[in-house]
Amino acid sequence: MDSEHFDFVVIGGGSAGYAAARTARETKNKVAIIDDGAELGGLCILRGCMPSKTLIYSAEVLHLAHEAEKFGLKIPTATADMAAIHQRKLVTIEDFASYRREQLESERFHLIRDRATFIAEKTLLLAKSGKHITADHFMIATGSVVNTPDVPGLAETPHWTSDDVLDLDFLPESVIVLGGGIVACELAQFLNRVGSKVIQIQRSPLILKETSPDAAKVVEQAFRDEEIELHTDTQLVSVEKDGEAFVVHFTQNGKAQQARAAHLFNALGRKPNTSGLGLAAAGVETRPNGQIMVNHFQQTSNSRIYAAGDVSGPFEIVHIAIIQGEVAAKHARGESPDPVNYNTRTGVVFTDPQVATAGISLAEAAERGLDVVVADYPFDDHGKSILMEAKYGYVKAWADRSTGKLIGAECVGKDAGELIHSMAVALSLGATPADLLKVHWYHPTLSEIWSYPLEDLADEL
Ligand SMILES: Cc1cc2nc3c(=O)[nH]c(=O)nc-3n(C[C@H](O)[C@H](O)[C@H](O)COP(=O)(O)OP(=O)(O)OC[C@H]3O[C@@H](n4cnc5c(N)ncnc54)[C@H](O)[C@@H]3O)c2cc1C
Ligand SMILES: NC(=O)c1ccc[n+]([C@@H]2O[C@H](COP(=O)([O-])OP(=O)(O)OC[C@H]3O[C@@H](n4cnc5c(N)ncnc54)[C@H](O)[C@@H]3O)[C@@H](O)[C@H]2O)c1
Repeated sequence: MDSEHFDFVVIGGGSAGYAAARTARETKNKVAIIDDGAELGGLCILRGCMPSKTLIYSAEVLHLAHEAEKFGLKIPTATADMAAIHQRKLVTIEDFASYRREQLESERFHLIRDRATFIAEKTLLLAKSGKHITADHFMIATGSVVNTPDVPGLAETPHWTSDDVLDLDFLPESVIVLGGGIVACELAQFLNRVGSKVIQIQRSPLILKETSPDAAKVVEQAFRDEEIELHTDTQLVSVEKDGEAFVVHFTQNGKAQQARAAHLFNALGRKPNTSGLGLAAAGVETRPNGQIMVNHFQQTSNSRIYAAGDVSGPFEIVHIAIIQGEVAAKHARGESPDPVNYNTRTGVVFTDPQVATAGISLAEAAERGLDVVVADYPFDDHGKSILMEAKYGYVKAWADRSTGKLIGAECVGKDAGELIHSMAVALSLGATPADLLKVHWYHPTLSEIWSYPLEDLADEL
């Protein structure tokens, strides 16, 4: 049997896998990346962060054009040219993907385009070549796949996933969006803004259930103001095709309801991509939710095998996947790296208004029994946001009373994803609100809004 040994083998050349391979290669000579995707590049570049944000930005420009009168402008017709938007996305993504392909195909790595399955604790079998691969250390970074929950009729009814929505080159007349998570909300608003009639159906009482209720309520208000037909607190009953139309049956407040549209978009979540990896043969255990179980160095229950990114969680966020990959590879190099510090994490939902968070949430602080001081300030009372007609939302920050340090912040509003970074830097460096008041907050900027809750926190502390 043909067999080859490597110092470090990565399965999956996405963000986590590439970060691990690059870091391992700094000291190891023989590093292999095995990837069986039809295209190289990983989810973020090909079908995740980058295409979605390219499209969402086009839709935001169009939205501003539609709001022109508010700014004293006359833009009588502004419409989406979906073929052109699609072409812009293709060109932009190809630029990112070709750069990543070059990195993966460089002579620094052994790139193997094949499907890998563990057949023993230290051995992989490659499906196409039939070759055996052994290594000192392995990294599983196979990402996630779309989840199709057990809703009667859904699996049998051909429907769109985010992959399809991100590749649209025509304007869908109407779309039912199932779900109220990040993918559902970001792309529901995109579809609505380019001109589709959007009906969004969410199970829990508020959309974006991972964010705070205050934040979710602001985004819901914006969605309703933009005439997205949003149904919350529902139970999906079944999905069917009636001629050319999709029909979704659901209940709301105990009453039977139905939605009908030309297209159906399943945005009901993703699940770890572990199928066919032979985890049992490798002695790699998973959690009840399917994520690979790892310790703080990303080691699985088989200490020679690491896992990082969406396949292990706990967050499906690309910069976290990258940091996890780096931690794992440094540990495999024999170092003792700082584990990922989830207490200083950031998160951004690219709706408009955006929802951005840094540090631990107020709910987590309460679970940990921390005594927190909280202050907030609304954008509809702030000079720069008023002149920009960007009045949705607020900034909020909280500090631990016992240490006086900032431990979390939330921003809901225009460009919140940019604005949150000043708080992310501050809490990563262990700053107090009084430290932050030494900053020259420039006037008039959106950022200077942080100085108001910071003053309240400093007074209270
Ligand atoms: C629509 C959408 C928008 C998103 N937007 C954002 C955003 O704005 N910001 C953000 O932080 N995150 C975003 N995410 C999440 C982010 O894209 C992921 O968290 C991140 O890309 C995961 O990286 P990964 O390395 O774990 O997996 P991936 O990038 O998916 O890499 C997995 C790789 O493994 C390969 N593979 C799979 N199985 C095998 C096998 N058996 N053998 C060999 N190779 C295999 C695949 O071909 C792939 O290349 C978004 C996700 C989606 C779906
Ligand atoms: N901006 C970003 O950083 C960004 C953007 C997109 C995706 N992501 C990542 O991708 C991950 C996946 O996002 P997602 O939106 O696909 O998943 P999600 O888990 O966030 O949302 C899934 C939605 O489907 C609903 N749902 C699930 N099963 C259901 C059922 N049986 N019946 C009714 N409703 C059901 C949930 O209530 C939820 O609203 C997220 O965790 C996120 O971290 C990040």
